[in-house]
Amino acid sequence: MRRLLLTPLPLPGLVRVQRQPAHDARGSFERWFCADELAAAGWARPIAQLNRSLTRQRGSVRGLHYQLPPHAETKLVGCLRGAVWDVAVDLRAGSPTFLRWHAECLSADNACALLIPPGFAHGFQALSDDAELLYCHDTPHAPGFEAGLHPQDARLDIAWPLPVTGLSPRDQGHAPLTLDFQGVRL
Ligand SMILES: Cc1cn([C@H]2C[C@H](O)[C@@H](COP(=O)(O)OP(=O)(O)O[C@H]3O[C@H](C)C(=O)[C@H](O)[C@H]3O)O2)c(=O)[nH]c1=O
Repeated sequence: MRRLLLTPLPLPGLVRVQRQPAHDARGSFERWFCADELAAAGWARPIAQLNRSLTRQRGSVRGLHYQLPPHAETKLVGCLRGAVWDVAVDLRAGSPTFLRWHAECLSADNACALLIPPGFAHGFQALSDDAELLYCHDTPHAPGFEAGLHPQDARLDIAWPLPVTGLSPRDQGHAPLTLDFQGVRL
């Protein structure tokens, strides 16, 4: 029985994954990840890494991050506690939606996750205090291949719902996108 409802989003390859919890008198049970079901959304490799982040303050932004080839990754991001406004930016060279962004609200209550393909930058803003995310990655962390964009980059013009706060020094320090930025060649 399929327990994940997949909805393609306006940026090709970006997919909303709606978990279908089973409820009973004890509470609920939901499938977080399923290789067979997510293969239809382009997940093709075993999970390489699971990460959890906790963001204490509502309004804090983490990102926008991505890994460069050959360590470009697919990630599945879902919310364990609270709520976030989750953003993916298409950085794929030659993509018809190059530099366009799409956001989804992910919360513990809405059981919604975002499947983000290689070549996308990812970031989020906490919409609640103590927002916890669980990430499934198909590629290990490759520190030497990490790249990032400033969440308030003028070329992206992301409409963050709250005033942006809590940026890490690394995220504050991302250089603005130049006009000759060609994107990520996968
Ligand atoms: C991503 C990552 C980080 N780390 C270490 C590196 C640092 O010592 C520490 C915190 O890393 P960072 O400040 O990059 O964490 P975030 O700013 O939350 O970044 C993450 O959040 C944005 C929104 C993402 O989409 C990425 O998954 C990830 O980059 O964890 C690891 O050990 N493994 C990892 O896979």
